[in-house]
Amino acid sequence: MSQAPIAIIGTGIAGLSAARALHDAGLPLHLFDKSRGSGGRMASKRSDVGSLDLGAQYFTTRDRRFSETVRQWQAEGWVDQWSPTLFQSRGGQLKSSADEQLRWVGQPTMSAITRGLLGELPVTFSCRITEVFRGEHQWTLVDATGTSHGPFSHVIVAVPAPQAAALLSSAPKLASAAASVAMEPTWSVALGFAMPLSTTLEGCFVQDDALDWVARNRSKPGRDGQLDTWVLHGTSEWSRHHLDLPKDAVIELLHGAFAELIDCVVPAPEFTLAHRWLYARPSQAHEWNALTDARLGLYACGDWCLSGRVEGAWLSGQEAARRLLENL
Ligand SMILES: Cc1cc2nc3c(=O)[nH]c(=O)nc-3n(C[C@H](O)[C@H](O)[C@H](O)COP(=O)(O)OP(=O)(O)OC[C@H]3O[C@@H](n4cnc5c(N)ncnc54)[C@H](O)[C@@H]3O)c2cc1C
Ligand SMILES: NC(=O)C1=CC=CN([C@@H]2O[C@H](COP(=O)(O)OP(=O)(O)OC[C@H]3O[C@@H](n4cnc5c(N)ncnc54)[C@H](OP(=O)(O)O)[C@@H]3O)[C@@H](O)[C@H]2O)C1
Repeated sequence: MSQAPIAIIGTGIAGLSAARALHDAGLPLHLFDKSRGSGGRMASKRSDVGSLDLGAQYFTTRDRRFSETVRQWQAEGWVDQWSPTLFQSRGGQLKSSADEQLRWVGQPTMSAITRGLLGELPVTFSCRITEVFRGEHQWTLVDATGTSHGPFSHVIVAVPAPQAAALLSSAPKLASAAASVAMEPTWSVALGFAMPLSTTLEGCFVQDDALDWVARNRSKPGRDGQLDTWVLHGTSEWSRHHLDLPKDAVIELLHGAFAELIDCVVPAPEFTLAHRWLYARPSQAHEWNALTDARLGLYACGDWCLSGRVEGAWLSGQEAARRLLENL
């Protein structure tokens, strides 16, 4: 009888990091995602004005293994360095803030990374898993339409902590660890201008009431589009306070904050888009690496097990795969 595959729920960078490690070790697996494509919070959104990075803006590497992996991604042509002209804004004072930090982006879109990692791996998209339960020896998943999937030998849950908690109910310790993680929201807004704004600014770290970060999308390698498109992120606190505001109102408020921040004329945008990330980042970092119930064969990974950054999510996926292989 052939070996039952491993189920991986989530095709963000954590789930795909685990998937690649297990696939490379020769194990069969099957991925599931509720979205239509891979990437989760580091996916780019296709829009009328080209592809937009509404979630992760760039990533840095501190861990040696991740640095080496990113160099391989670079050789594959999936990523490139992004060296924006950086500013910072504190208390309304905008000033240049150049640094030496190496920053990476997927190219030509952020999604190139998870698309590359996914390759030909078996995946079911548009499939929200609502239940994960174990029979005598193997696992079954149930999706939102009531369809069952399985059997599976092991399950890796690679979704944001609040969504993971429900899927981990077979292992109450894991479920309660996931349930203890608070995640903060972020409102993300894109504004597209017909005439390029008259500024050298390409990225700005902001500390004010509303804005946290501003980036000029076309300054990233390989980005297309006719308009000069900007991505604005609200702070966690502002986003929490304005969680249920209609998108038009969010766009108006963040457009206003952007116009106040930047030292140039900001006309009415030709194009606007708002996206609410309900579970954008964990409110604090953890040092769990991954969560494990080796006896049951149930694992959880994601940025919330570590640093709340792309690097943390990738490392967490590697750790879930390592522990699973160790316990075979
Ligand atoms: C606005 C914003 C800006 C950010 N900026 C940066 C940055 O500049 N640099 C940086 O390093 N990090 C940044 N981050 C954080 C970074 O994006 C995340 O740390 C990382 O992408 C998390 O990856 P993950 O795989 O753990 O989770 P996710 O990317 O959230 O992947 C989880 C996947 O699971 C799927 N899923 C969820 N529930 C289910 C279910 N029930 N059934 C099936 N599928 C399910 C989702 O659709 C998703 O694809 C940012 C995040 C946001 C939101
Ligand atoms: N909005 C969200 O939901 C986010 C979720 C998760 C991460 N988010 C942002 O990701 C960025 C990635 O962090 P990291 O990989 O550590 O990148 P760094 O570029 O090193 O930035 C970290 C932090 O340091 C400050 N900073 C860095 N460079 C400069 C600079 N040249 N001038 C001024 N300040 C700099 C900055 O912090 P502030 O508190 O000072 O704004 C950076 O945030 C990171 O941007 C996360 O916020 C978003």
